[in-house]
Amino acid sequence: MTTRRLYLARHGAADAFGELTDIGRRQAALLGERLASVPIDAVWHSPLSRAAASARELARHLPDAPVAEAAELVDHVPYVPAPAETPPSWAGFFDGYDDAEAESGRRRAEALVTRFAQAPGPAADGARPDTHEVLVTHAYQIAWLVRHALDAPPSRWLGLNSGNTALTVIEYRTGLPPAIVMFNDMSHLPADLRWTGFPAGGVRL
Ligand SMILES: O=C(O)[C@@H](CO)OP(=O)(O)O
Repeated sequence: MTTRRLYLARHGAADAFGELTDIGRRQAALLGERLASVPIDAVWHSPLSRAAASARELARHLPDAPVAEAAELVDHVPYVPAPAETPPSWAGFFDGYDDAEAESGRRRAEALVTRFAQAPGPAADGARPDTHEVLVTHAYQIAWLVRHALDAPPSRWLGLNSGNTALTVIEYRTGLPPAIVMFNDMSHLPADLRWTGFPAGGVRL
């Protein structure tokens, strides 16, 4: 059965202006080294510069993989929860989100799923090899794709965070639910480069 395998990574650590830092560059290079053993078909990245720069850095280790921007990977809030489904600690975050913004985020999230979170289709089974795509994107987009893979309620993207350049792998096969092979894996990073992108005071393992 042909598998479409997505390797999702949040961009490397960024500064207050959203630009990739030296730490972020090192993280991206280490992710590239890790992925060098995989026959990657393509590296897709968000249009935002921290993601584009991370993709270029990691792709130095994947010389055969084309690198291209995908608008669907841009950072956005994929779903604005109703007040009853909003955890109190998030309530302030959604203050001021109007209906138009919420609708625009919903449409972007749908486009993300339509483009990437799909099995190869029955015609591909046996006829085409497995595909391997790297998606360099943002925390909320990884959360949304994991939520989608689990068929969890839309509000459950909340609370799924990813470290910078941590790896999440999801497999898509025709006739099967998506399989989350790993989530937020940082084993390619030394201890001092892990957990960036998480709030201070949280888990550090
Ligand atoms: O701001 C954030 O927390 C996330 C949201 O997706 O963005 P980024 O991954 O670009 O840091």
